[in-house]
Amino acid sequence: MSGLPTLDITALGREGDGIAHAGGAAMFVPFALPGETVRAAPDGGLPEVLRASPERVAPPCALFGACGGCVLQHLDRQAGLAWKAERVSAALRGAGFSPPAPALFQAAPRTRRRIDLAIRREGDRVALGLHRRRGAPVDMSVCEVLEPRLFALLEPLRGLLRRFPGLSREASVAINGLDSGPDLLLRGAGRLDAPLRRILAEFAATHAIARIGWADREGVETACQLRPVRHVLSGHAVQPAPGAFLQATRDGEAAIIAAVMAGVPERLRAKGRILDLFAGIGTLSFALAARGKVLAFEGDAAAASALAAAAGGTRVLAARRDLVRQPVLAREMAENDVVVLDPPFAGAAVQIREIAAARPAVVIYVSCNPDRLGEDAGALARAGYSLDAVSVIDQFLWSAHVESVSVFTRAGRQAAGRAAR
Ligand SMILES: C[S@@+](CC[C@H](N)C(=O)[O-])C[C@H]1O[C@@H](n2cnc3c(N)ncnc32)[C@H](O)[C@@H]1O
Repeated sequence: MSGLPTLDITALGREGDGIAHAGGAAMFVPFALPGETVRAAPDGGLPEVLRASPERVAPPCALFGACGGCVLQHLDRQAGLAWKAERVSAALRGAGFSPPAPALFQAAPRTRRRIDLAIRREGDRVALGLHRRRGAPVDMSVCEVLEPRLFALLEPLRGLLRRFPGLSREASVAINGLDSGPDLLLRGAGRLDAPLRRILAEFAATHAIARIGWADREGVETACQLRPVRHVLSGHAVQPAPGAFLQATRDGEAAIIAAVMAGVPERLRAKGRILDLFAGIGTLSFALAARGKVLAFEGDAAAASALAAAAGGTRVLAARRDLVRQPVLAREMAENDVVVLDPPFAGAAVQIREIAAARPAVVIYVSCNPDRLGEDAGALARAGYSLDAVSVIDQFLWSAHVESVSVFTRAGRQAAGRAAR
Protein backbone atom coordinates (compact mmCIF):
# COMPACT_ATOMS: atom_id res chain seq x y z
CA MET A 1 0.00 0.00 0.00
CA SER A 2 2.77 2.47 0.91
CA GLY A 3 3.95 2.71 -2.76
CA LEU A 4 0.59 4.21 -3.72
CA PRO A 5 0.12 8.00 -3.88
CA THR A 6 -1.63 9.83 -1.06
CA LEU A 7 -4.83 11.51 -2.21
CA ASP A 8 -6.82 14.42 -0.80
CA ILE A 9 -10.52 13.78 -1.10
CA THR A 10 -12.50 16.87 -2.04
CA ALA A 11 -16.05 15.61 -2.62
CA LEU A 12 -18.34 12.58 -2.79
CA GLY A 13 -19.36 11.33 -6.23
CA ARG A 14 -22.87 10.17 -7.10
CA GLU A 15 -22.02 6.53 -6.32
CA GLY A 16 -20.71 7.51 -2.90
CA ASP A 17 -17.00 7.33 -3.77
CA GLY A 18 -14.55 9.98 -2.62
CA ILE A 19 -13.23 12.18 -5.42
CA ALA A 20 -9.59 13.25 -5.58
CA HIS A 21 -7.66 15.04 -8.30
CA ALA A 22 -4.27 13.77 -9.38
CA GLY A 23 -2.31 14.79 -12.47
CA GLY A 24 -5.26 16.83 -13.74
CA ALA A 25 -7.63 13.84 -13.66
CA ALA A 26 -10.44 13.03 -11.23
CA MET A 27 -9.96 9.79 -9.31
CA PHE A 28 -12.74 7.92 -7.55
CA VAL A 29 -11.74 6.36 -4.23
CA PRO A 30 -14.29 4.02 -2.65
CA PHE A 31 -14.91 4.40 1.08
CA ALA A 32 -13.13 7.75 1.38
CA LEU A 33 -14.74 10.98 2.60
CA PRO A 34 -14.31 14.67 1.75
CA GLY A 35 -11.57 16.28 3.83
CA GLU A 36 -9.68 13.00 4.18
CA THR A 37 -6.20 12.11 3.05
CA VAL A 38 -6.03 8.46 2.03
CA ARG A 39 -4.02 5.88 0.19
CA ALA A 40 -6.43 4.07 -2.14
CA ALA A 41 -6.46 0.28 -2.07
CA PRO A 42 -5.32 -1.12 -5.44
CA ASP A 43 -8.38 -3.42 -5.65
CA GLY A 44 -11.02 -0.79 -4.86
CA GLY A 45 -11.25 -2.03 -1.27
CA LEU A 46 -10.98 -0.05 1.95
CA PRO A 47 -8.37 2.70 1.70
CA GLU A 48 -5.67 3.46 4.25
CA VAL A 49 -6.95 6.59 5.99
CA LEU A 50 -4.07 8.92 6.87
CA ARG A 51 -6.24 11.85 7.97
CA ALA A 52 -9.85 11.05 8.85
CA SER A 53 -12.92 13.23 8.40
CA PRO A 54 -14.76 14.18 11.61
CA GLU A 55 -17.79 12.62 9.91
CA ARG A 56 -16.15 9.19 9.67
CA VAL A 57 -17.73 6.57 11.93
CA ALA A 58 -17.09 2.89 12.61
CA PRO A 59 -19.17 0.91 10.07
CA PRO A 60 -21.63 -1.33 11.92
CA CYS A 61 -21.51 -4.25 9.45
CA ALA A 62 -18.71 -6.83 9.34
CA LEU A 63 -19.17 -7.09 5.54
CA PHE A 64 -18.63 -3.36 4.95
CA GLY A 65 -16.17 -2.88 2.10
CA ALA A 66 -16.94 -6.28 0.57
CA CYS A 67 -20.73 -6.39 0.12
CA GLY A 68 -21.92 -4.01 -2.60
CA GLY A 69 -25.03 -2.96 -0.67
CA CYS A 70 -23.81 -0.31 1.75
CA VAL A 71 -21.17 2.02 0.37
CA LEU A 72 -21.55 4.76 2.99
CA GLN A 73 -21.53 3.01 6.37
CA HIS A 74 -18.33 4.87 7.25
CA LEU A 75 -20.19 8.19 7.03
CA ASP A 76 -22.21 9.52 9.97
CA ARG A 77 -25.89 8.90 9.18
CA GLN A 78 -26.96 12.53 9.54
CA ALA A 79 -24.08 13.64 7.33
CA GLY A 80 -25.13 11.00 4.79
CA LEU A 81 -28.67 12.34 4.80
CA ALA A 82 -27.40 15.90 4.37
CA TRP A 83 -25.29 14.76 1.39
CA LYS A 84 -28.33 13.13 -0.20
CA ALA A 85 -30.47 16.22 0.46
CA GLU A 86 -27.85 18.39 -1.22
CA ARG A 87 -27.84 16.09 -4.26
CA VAL A 88 -31.57 16.65 -4.66
CA SER A 89 -31.34 20.41 -4.02
CA ALA A 90 -28.46 20.78 -6.48
CA ALA A 91 -30.44 18.97 -9.17
CA LEU A 92 -33.42 21.28 -8.63
CA ARG A 93 -31.18 24.36 -8.63
CA GLY A 94 -29.70 23.13 -11.91
CA ALA A 95 -33.23 23.03 -13.29
CA GLY A 96 -33.66 26.72 -12.44
CA PHE A 97 -35.53 26.53 -9.12
CA SER A 98 -34.64 27.90 -5.67
CA PRO A 99 -35.50 24.83 -3.60
CA PRO A 100 -36.89 25.37 -0.09
CA ALA A 101 -35.23 23.54 2.80
CA PRO A 102 -36.30 19.92 2.35
CA ALA A 103 -38.24 17.83 4.83
CA LEU A 104 -36.03 14.88 5.71
CA PHE A 105 -36.77 11.21 6.33
CA GLN A 106 -34.26 8.47 7.03
CA ALA A 107 -35.10 4.79 7.42
CA ALA A 108 -33.96 2.95 10.53
CA PRO A 109 -31.50 0.04 10.20
CA ARG A 110 -33.05 -3.41 9.65
CA THR A 111 -36.28 -2.15 8.12
CA ARG A 112 -35.74 -3.00 4.44
CA ARG A 113 -38.54 -5.26 3.25
CA ARG A 114 -37.59 -5.77 -0.38
CA ILE A 115 -34.32 -7.12 -1.77
CA ASP A 116 -33.03 -8.86 -4.86
CA LEU A 117 -30.13 -11.20 -4.10
CA ALA A 118 -27.78 -12.96 -6.47
CA ILE A 119 -27.27 -16.70 -5.97
CA ARG A 120 -23.89 -18.28 -6.68
CA ARG A 121 -22.99 -21.93 -6.18
CA GLU A 122 -19.36 -22.47 -5.21
CA GLY A 123 -18.78 -26.21 -4.94
CA ASP A 124 -20.98 -27.38 -2.07
CA ARG A 125 -21.60 -23.88 -0.85
CA VAL A 126 -24.28 -21.50 -2.02
CA ALA A 127 -23.57 -17.79 -1.69
CA LEU A 128 -26.56 -15.52 -1.41
CA GLY A 129 -25.99 -11.80 -1.46
CA LEU A 130 -25.41 -8.55 -3.31
CA HIS A 131 -22.69 -8.13 -5.89
CA ARG A 132 -19.41 -6.59 -4.84
CA ARG A 133 -19.06 -3.55 -7.08
CA ARG A 134 -18.07 -4.89 -10.52
CA GLY A 135 -17.61 -8.32 -8.94
CA ALA A 136 -19.16 -11.55 -7.71
CA PRO A 137 -21.90 -11.73 -5.09
CA VAL A 138 -20.69 -11.57 -1.50
CA ASP A 139 -22.42 -14.05 0.76
CA MET A 140 -24.66 -12.04 3.09
CA SER A 141 -23.76 -13.67 6.41
CA VAL A 142 -24.86 -10.54 8.29
CA CYS A 143 -26.93 -7.55 7.28
CA GLU A 144 -27.74 -4.25 8.99
CA VAL A 145 -30.44 -3.12 6.57
CA LEU A 146 -32.72 -6.09 5.96
CA GLU A 147 -35.75 -6.77 8.21
CA PRO A 148 -34.73 -9.55 10.64
CA ARG A 149 -37.69 -11.75 9.54
CA LEU A 150 -36.35 -11.65 5.96
CA PHE A 151 -32.70 -12.02 6.93
CA ALA A 152 -33.65 -15.13 8.94
CA LEU A 153 -34.71 -16.79 5.67
CA LEU A 154 -31.27 -16.58 4.08
CA GLU A 155 -29.60 -19.51 5.84
CA PRO A 156 -32.53 -21.90 5.22
CA LEU A 157 -32.58 -20.65 1.61
CA ARG A 158 -28.92 -21.57 1.17
CA GLY A 159 -29.77 -25.06 2.39
CA LEU A 160 -32.71 -25.26 -0.01
CA LEU A 161 -30.71 -24.04 -2.99
CA ARG A 162 -27.97 -26.63 -2.34
CA ARG A 163 -30.58 -29.22 -3.30
CA PHE A 164 -31.23 -27.63 -6.72
CA PRO A 165 -29.47 -29.48 -9.53
CA GLY A 166 -29.79 -26.78 -12.19
CA LEU A 167 -28.83 -23.44 -10.62
CA SER A 168 -27.51 -21.13 -13.35
CA ARG A 169 -24.77 -18.56 -12.76
CA GLU A 170 -27.35 -15.81 -13.18
CA ALA A 171 -29.75 -17.23 -10.57
CA SER A 172 -31.31 -14.76 -8.16
CA VAL A 173 -34.06 -14.46 -5.61
CA ALA A 174 -36.33 -11.47 -5.02
CA ILE A 175 -37.71 -11.32 -1.49
CA ASN A 176 -40.72 -9.13 -0.75
CA GLY A 177 -41.95 -8.70 2.81
CA LEU A 178 -45.67 -8.49 2.06
CA ASP A 179 -48.35 -8.11 4.73
CA SER A 180 -49.22 -11.77 4.12
CA GLY A 181 -45.63 -12.79 4.87
CA PRO A 182 -42.47 -13.24 2.81
CA ASP A 183 -43.03 -13.67 -0.93
CA LEU A 184 -40.17 -15.17 -2.96
CA LEU A 185 -39.39 -15.16 -6.67
CA LEU A 186 -36.62 -17.50 -7.81
CA ARG A 187 -35.04 -16.74 -11.18
CA GLY A 188 -32.71 -18.97 -13.19
CA ALA A 189 -32.88 -21.71 -10.56
CA GLY A 190 -33.25 -24.62 -13.03
CA ARG A 191 -36.15 -26.76 -14.18
CA LEU A 192 -39.28 -26.83 -12.09
CA ASP A 193 -40.60 -30.40 -11.81
CA ALA A 194 -43.03 -32.13 -9.46
CA PRO A 195 -40.42 -33.23 -6.84
CA LEU A 196 -39.00 -29.70 -6.73
CA ARG A 197 -42.50 -28.25 -6.27
CA ARG A 198 -42.94 -30.54 -3.25
CA ILE A 199 -39.60 -29.45 -1.79
CA LEU A 200 -40.58 -25.81 -2.27
CA ALA A 201 -44.00 -26.33 -0.67
CA GLU A 202 -42.37 -27.95 2.40
CA PHE A 203 -39.90 -25.10 2.61
CA ALA A 204 -42.69 -22.51 2.35
CA ALA A 205 -44.71 -24.26 5.07
CA THR A 206 -41.71 -24.46 7.43
CA HIS A 207 -40.81 -20.80 7.01
CA ALA A 208 -44.30 -19.22 6.84
CA ILE A 209 -43.77 -18.15 3.23
CA ALA A 210 -47.05 -17.41 1.47
CA ARG A 211 -45.86 -18.08 -2.08
CA ILE A 212 -42.79 -19.00 -4.08
CA GLY A 213 -42.73 -17.79 -7.68
CA TRP A 214 -40.53 -19.26 -10.39
CA ALA A 215 -39.11 -17.34 -13.34
CA ASP A 216 -37.36 -18.95 -16.29
CA ARG A 217 -37.20 -18.46 -20.06
CA GLU A 218 -40.85 -19.48 -20.31
CA GLY A 219 -41.99 -16.66 -18.01
CA VAL A 220 -43.13 -16.41 -14.39
CA GLU A 221 -45.32 -18.98 -12.65
CA THR A 222 -46.31 -19.82 -9.12
CA ALA A 223 -44.29 -22.81 -7.90
CA CYS A 224 -46.26 -23.10 -4.67
CA GLN A 225 -48.76 -21.01 -2.80
CA LEU A 226 -49.90 -21.86 0.72
CA ARG A 227 -52.26 -18.96 1.28
CA PRO A 228 -53.40 -15.85 -0.59
CA VAL A 229 -50.84 -13.08 -0.89
CA ARG A 230 -52.05 -9.75 0.36
CA HIS A 231 -50.58 -6.31 0.75
CA VAL A 232 -52.59 -3.43 2.14
CA LEU A 233 -52.15 0.01 0.58
CA SER A 234 -54.09 2.83 2.28
CA GLY A 235 -56.70 0.33 3.46
CA HIS A 236 -57.04 -1.53 0.13
CA ALA A 237 -55.81 -5.10 -0.20
CA VAL A 238 -53.76 -5.76 -3.33
CA GLN A 239 -52.42 -9.12 -4.53
CA PRO A 240 -48.99 -8.23 -5.95
CA ALA A 241 -47.40 -10.56 -8.50
CA PRO A 242 -44.16 -12.36 -7.50
CA GLY A 243 -41.28 -9.88 -7.45
CA ALA A 244 -43.61 -6.85 -7.59
CA PHE A 245 -42.19 -3.39 -6.94
CA LEU A 246 -42.76 -2.28 -3.34
CA GLN A 247 -41.36 0.79 -1.65
CA ALA A 248 -38.23 -0.49 0.10
CA THR A 249 -39.38 0.18 3.66
CA ARG A 250 -42.77 0.57 5.31
CA ASP A 251 -41.82 3.88 6.95
CA GLY A 252 -40.26 5.17 3.73
CA GLU A 253 -43.49 4.40 1.92
CA ALA A 254 -45.44 6.30 4.57
CA ALA A 255 -43.07 9.27 4.25
CA ILE A 256 -43.46 9.34 0.46
CA ILE A 257 -47.25 9.12 0.72
CA ALA A 258 -47.33 11.91 3.34
CA ALA A 259 -45.15 14.17 1.17
CA VAL A 260 -47.31 13.52 -1.89
CA MET A 261 -50.57 14.09 -0.02
CA ALA A 262 -49.26 17.35 1.47
CA GLY A 263 -49.00 18.65 -2.10
CA VAL A 264 -52.54 17.69 -3.15
CA PRO A 265 -55.21 20.37 -2.60
CA GLU A 266 -57.79 19.36 0.02
CA ARG A 267 -60.58 19.72 -2.52
CA LEU A 268 -60.40 19.47 -6.28
CA ARG A 269 -62.74 21.10 -8.81
CA ALA A 270 -65.99 19.18 -9.17
CA LYS A 271 -64.74 17.49 -12.34
CA GLY A 272 -61.11 17.54 -11.30
CA ARG A 273 -59.14 14.33 -11.39
CA ILE A 274 -55.77 13.12 -10.24
CA LEU A 275 -53.45 11.40 -12.66
CA ASP A 276 -51.06 8.85 -11.11
CA LEU A 277 -48.34 7.91 -13.60
CA PHE A 278 -45.97 4.96 -13.14
CA ALA A 279 -48.45 3.75 -10.54
CA GLY A 280 -47.04 0.26 -9.82
CA ILE A 281 -49.46 -1.73 -7.66
CA GLY A 282 -51.11 1.48 -6.42
CA THR A 283 -48.94 2.64 -3.51
CA LEU A 284 -49.91 6.23 -4.23
CA SER A 285 -53.17 5.66 -6.15
CA PHE A 286 -55.20 4.44 -3.16
CA ALA A 287 -53.91 7.23 -0.93
CA LEU A 288 -54.71 9.84 -3.61
CA ALA A 289 -58.25 8.48 -3.97
CA ALA A 290 -59.05 10.10 -0.59
CA ARG A 291 -58.98 13.45 -2.43
CA GLY A 292 -60.72 12.63 -5.72
CA LYS A 293 -60.98 10.33 -8.70
CA VAL A 294 -57.65 8.86 -9.72
CA LEU A 295 -56.65 7.67 -13.15
CA ALA A 296 -53.61 5.40 -12.71
CA PHE A 297 -51.29 4.21 -15.49
CA GLU A 298 -48.61 1.56 -15.14
CA GLY A 299 -46.48 -0.15 -17.78
CA ASP A 300 -45.81 -3.53 -16.17
CA ALA A 301 -48.61 -5.95 -17.06
CA ALA A 302 -48.61 -7.84 -13.75
CA ALA A 303 -48.55 -4.67 -11.63
CA ALA A 304 -51.25 -2.98 -13.73
CA SER A 305 -53.55 -5.97 -13.45
CA ALA A 306 -52.98 -6.31 -9.66
CA LEU A 307 -53.83 -2.63 -9.31
CA ALA A 308 -56.89 -2.86 -11.60
CA ALA A 309 -58.19 -5.91 -9.70
CA ALA A 310 -57.84 -4.14 -6.33
CA ALA A 311 -59.35 -0.91 -7.65
CA GLY A 312 -62.85 -2.31 -8.26
CA GLY A 313 -65.42 -0.27 -6.32
CA THR A 314 -62.90 2.48 -5.46
CA ARG A 315 -62.28 5.90 -6.99
CA VAL A 316 -59.21 4.51 -8.77
CA LEU A 317 -59.39 3.61 -12.44
CA ALA A 318 -56.26 1.74 -13.54
CA ALA A 319 -54.89 0.79 -16.94
CA ARG A 320 -51.72 -0.59 -18.43
CA ARG A 321 -49.85 1.89 -20.58
CA ASP A 322 -46.24 2.26 -21.65
CA LEU A 323 -45.59 5.90 -20.81
CA VAL A 324 -42.43 6.07 -22.90
CA ARG A 325 -43.95 4.78 -26.13
CA GLN A 326 -47.39 6.15 -25.46
CA PRO A 327 -47.23 9.02 -22.95
CA VAL A 328 -50.46 10.55 -21.69
CA LEU A 329 -50.85 13.48 -24.07
CA ALA A 330 -51.40 17.08 -22.97
CA ARG A 331 -54.90 17.10 -24.45
CA GLU A 332 -55.81 13.98 -22.44
CA MET A 333 -54.95 15.82 -19.21
CA ALA A 334 -57.50 18.63 -19.54
CA GLU A 335 -59.40 17.50 -16.45
CA ASN A 336 -56.39 16.65 -14.36
CA ASP A 337 -55.76 19.24 -11.65
CA VAL A 338 -53.03 17.16 -10.12
CA VAL A 339 -50.49 14.98 -11.89
CA VAL A 340 -48.34 12.67 -9.78
CA LEU A 341 -45.48 10.85 -11.45
CA ASP A 342 -43.09 8.30 -9.95
CA PRO A 343 -40.93 7.15 -12.85
CA PRO A 344 -38.18 4.52 -12.78
CA PHE A 345 -34.47 5.41 -12.61
CA ALA A 346 -34.48 6.43 -16.30
CA GLY A 347 -36.81 9.35 -15.53
CA ALA A 348 -39.75 10.59 -17.56
CA ALA A 349 -38.29 12.67 -20.41
CA VAL A 350 -41.11 11.92 -22.87
CA GLN A 351 -43.98 12.12 -20.38
CA ILE A 352 -42.81 15.33 -18.70
CA ARG A 353 -43.01 17.25 -22.01
CA GLU A 354 -46.72 16.45 -22.22
CA ILE A 355 -47.25 17.41 -18.58
CA ALA A 356 -45.47 20.73 -19.08
CA ALA A 357 -47.62 21.41 -22.14
CA ALA A 358 -50.86 20.53 -20.30
CA ARG A 359 -49.95 22.78 -17.34
CA PRO A 360 -52.01 21.11 -14.58
CA ALA A 361 -52.27 23.19 -11.37
CA VAL A 362 -50.04 20.81 -9.39
CA VAL A 363 -47.32 18.39 -10.48
CA ILE A 364 -45.86 16.08 -7.83
CA TYR A 365 -42.68 14.34 -8.90
CA VAL A 366 -41.50 11.31 -6.90
CA SER A 367 -37.94 10.58 -7.93
CA CYS A 368 -35.34 7.88 -7.32
CA ASN A 369 -32.70 9.61 -9.45
CA PRO A 370 -31.71 13.23 -8.78
CA ASP A 371 -29.99 13.55 -12.18
CA ARG A 372 -33.15 12.65 -14.09
CA LEU A 373 -35.24 14.73 -11.68
CA GLY A 374 -33.07 17.74 -12.54
CA GLU A 375 -33.53 17.24 -16.26
CA ASP A 376 -37.27 16.61 -16.04
CA ALA A 377 -37.82 19.50 -13.63
CA GLY A 378 -36.18 21.79 -16.19
CA ALA A 379 -39.24 21.28 -18.43
CA LEU A 380 -41.49 22.40 -15.55
CA ALA A 381 -39.33 25.46 -14.87
CA ARG A 382 -39.58 26.47 -18.53
CA ALA A 383 -43.36 26.03 -18.36
CA GLY A 384 -43.49 28.58 -15.50
CA TYR A 385 -43.93 26.29 -12.50
CA SER A 386 -42.78 27.19 -8.97
CA LEU A 387 -41.29 24.66 -6.59
CA ASP A 388 -43.29 24.70 -3.35
CA ALA A 389 -41.94 21.81 -1.30
CA VAL A 390 -39.24 19.15 -1.37
CA SER A 391 -38.94 16.02 0.75
CA VAL A 392 -35.85 13.85 0.77
CA ILE A 393 -36.49 10.21 1.51
CA ASP A 394 -33.47 8.13 2.51
CA GLN A 395 -34.90 4.64 2.65
CA PHE A 396 -31.85 2.94 1.11
CA LEU A 397 -29.84 3.59 4.22
CA TRP A 398 -26.04 3.66 3.76
CA SER A 399 -26.35 3.36 -0.02
CA ALA A 400 -25.85 6.22 -2.47
CA HIS A 401 -29.51 6.06 -3.55
CA VAL A 402 -31.84 8.87 -2.68
CA GLU A 403 -35.51 9.42 -3.30
CA SER A 404 -37.40 12.66 -3.19
CA VAL A 405 -40.84 14.20 -3.60
CA SER A 406 -41.06 17.64 -5.22
CA VAL A 407 -44.27 19.62 -5.39
CA PHE A 408 -44.54 22.05 -8.29
CA THR A 409 -47.42 24.47 -8.74
CA ARG A 410 -48.27 26.65 -11.69
CA ALA A 411 -47.90 29.87 -9.72
CA GLY A 412 -47.12 28.93 -6.17
CA ARG A 413 -49.32 27.61 -3.39
CA GLN A 414 -52.15 30.09 -3.95
CA ALA A 415 -52.86 28.81 -7.45
CA ALA A 416 -53.02 25.27 -6.07
CA GLY A 417 -55.51 26.47 -3.47
CA ARG A 418 -57.62 28.18 -6.14
CA ALA A 419 -57.69 24.98 -8.20
CA ALA A 420 -59.34 23.35 -5.24
CA ARG A 421 -62.34 25.66 -5.37
C1 LIG B 1 -40.46 3.74 -8.90
S1 LIG B 1 -41.71 2.60 -9.37
C2 LIG B 1 -43.11 3.41 -8.64
C3 LIG B 1 -44.33 2.55 -8.47
C4 LIG B 1 -45.41 3.11 -7.54
N1 LIG B 1 -45.68 4.51 -7.78
C5 LIG B 1 -45.06 2.87 -6.10
O1 LIG B 1 -44.80 3.84 -5.37
O2 LIG B 1 -45.07 1.72 -5.67
C6 LIG B 1 -41.80 2.94 -11.07
C7 LIG B 1 -42.89 2.21 -11.80
O3 LIG B 1 -42.82 2.58 -13.18
C8 LIG B 1 -43.14 1.45 -13.95
N2 LIG B 1 -42.61 1.68 -15.31
C9 LIG B 1 -41.34 1.53 -15.75
N3 LIG B 1 -41.26 1.86 -17.06
C10 LIG B 1 -42.51 2.23 -17.45
C11 LIG B 1 -43.06 2.68 -18.69
N4 LIG B 1 -42.30 2.81 -19.77
N5 LIG B 1 -44.36 2.99 -18.72
C12 LIG B 1 -45.13 2.88 -17.61
N6 LIG B 1 -44.68 2.45 -16.42
C13 LIG B 1 -43.38 2.13 -16.34
C14 LIG B 1 -42.52 0.29 -13.22
O4 LIG B 1 -43.12 -0.94 -13.60
C15 LIG B 1 -42.80 0.69 -11.78
O5 LIG B 1 -44.01 0.16 -11.33
